Amino acid sequence: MAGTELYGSEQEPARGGDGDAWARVRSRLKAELGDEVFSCWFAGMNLEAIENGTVTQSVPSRFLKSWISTYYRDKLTALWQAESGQVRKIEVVVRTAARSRTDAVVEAAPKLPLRAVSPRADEPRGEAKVIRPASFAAAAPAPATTSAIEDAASPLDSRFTLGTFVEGASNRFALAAARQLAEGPRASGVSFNPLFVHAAVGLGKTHLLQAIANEIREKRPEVKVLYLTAEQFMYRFVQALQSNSAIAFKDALRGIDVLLIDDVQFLHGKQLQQEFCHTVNSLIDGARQVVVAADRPPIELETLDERVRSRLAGGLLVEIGAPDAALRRAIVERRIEIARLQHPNFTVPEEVSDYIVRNIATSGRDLEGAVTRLLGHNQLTGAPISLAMAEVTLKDLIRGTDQRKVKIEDIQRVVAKHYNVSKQDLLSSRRTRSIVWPRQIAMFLAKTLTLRSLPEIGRRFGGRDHTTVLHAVRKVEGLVATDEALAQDIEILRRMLDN
Ligand SMILES: Nc1ncnc2c1ncn2[C@@H]1O[C@H](COP(=O)(O)OP(=O)(O)OP(=O)(O)O)[C@@H](O)[C@H]1O
Repeated sequence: MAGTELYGSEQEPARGGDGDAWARVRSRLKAELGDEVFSCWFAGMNLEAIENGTVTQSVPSRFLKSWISTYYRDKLTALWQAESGQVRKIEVVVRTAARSRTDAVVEAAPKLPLRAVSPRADEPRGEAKVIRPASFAAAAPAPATTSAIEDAASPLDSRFTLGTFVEGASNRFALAAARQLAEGPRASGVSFNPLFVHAAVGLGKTHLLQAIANEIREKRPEVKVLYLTAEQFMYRFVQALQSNSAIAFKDALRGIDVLLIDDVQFLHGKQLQQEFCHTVNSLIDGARQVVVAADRPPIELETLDERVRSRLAGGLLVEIGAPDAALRRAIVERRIEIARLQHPNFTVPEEVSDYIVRNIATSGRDLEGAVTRLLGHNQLTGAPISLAMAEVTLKDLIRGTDQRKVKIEDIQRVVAKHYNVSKQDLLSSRRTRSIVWPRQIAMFLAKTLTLRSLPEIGRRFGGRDHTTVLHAVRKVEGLVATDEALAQDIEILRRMLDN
């Protein structure tokens, strides 16, 4: 048990020693949880290493890490401890960041409290959302009637309304579609179905979806509307399977008039995707409305089954883009107004608002978070808001935003120089290795350091197809995890782009 073996991919057979132990833990997990639950959460889990009493296991997404850590850590720890008394803790890491120091350590320790409400604007940035409504805490399976499903829906944040959503050029189309849906089908019937809203983090997808639900509840209470995150959809489904109430659950879901599913990029598991697809199909066939949100367009939802992707792509696709300066200013001003309702003395000089608008360019969440921080600082210290104070208080928010301002042209220039090729080579159709490799690295950096989509990156690299970019990203991502020299090279390039 003392040795360290690495199992880079799920397909690799477990070999002796640690591999055998993992194979036994896997089969016990499967026996205890059942095939469906096991394949939903654990099929993609690999053993990375066993060292000094710590078992390191990797999963392909932050959502899975979070989910397994929350719901299955005790079971996993107990099964490993049954294999060897030397095991003290289980570390779950995300595969692409397998060596990240910030990854959670799952110890045989008391559980952390779970959030019972939606995350707020001022919560830490970039964390995968794990919302667990209070009703999910009960061990007893919920009866799968329509009203039980509605009761178990994600709590809606009453601040998220169409009225509080600030309109700008980048979200006008999405807001118009949301308004029309909230008003109800026109005489001509449902006009676009499903509505698929996609945007980078913090640009208002959840706000818009919940606003549709809030508006319908208020104006048309007879309409059955259900808002669920993809993770809650999965959780409810697995719960229904475990309590043999899957059929009733499906029937109840299909009785919903407007189904809103958020963060669909987190939908995992073959059967769950099939069920999701059936649900979407039957709702649409029955002229019920489906609204889906994700952090990327359907074509880029690589973990989703092809059928699900094409179903989602078959309706109206709306992107919320990065906010322009006018929209950023309007969001900041609205947030200040809201803060002043409770703290009438809260005053933000114009030069500070300008500073926020100029420097936080990509996310509504960050803009709101900036105002919240200034307010907190002001209330705690009593110091008036000044530019110098804002520069210090908002330093990390602004640094984080800077990273996202990297341009594709800069990446191409820096990579070309580093690998001693020309920028034209990177954009050309030449396929010699000395050019293909830097091109793939540049595509990887473009995907990880900018908010550009795969098709757009493809276009910017000499009109290549998005699958070529995807291949490059996956290849470099896979190698970075195992090749230290390459990881260092990438880090150097990142730092050069940071300056
Ligand atoms: N146009 C806007 N008007 C008002 N508030 C906005 C707007 N865009 C974003 N926000 C605010 O920014 C915060 C983050 O928005 P939201 O949670 O909806 O983003 P998201 O796109 O769902 O992000 P994620 O991908 O992280 O889930 C919320 O508090 C939301 O109210």
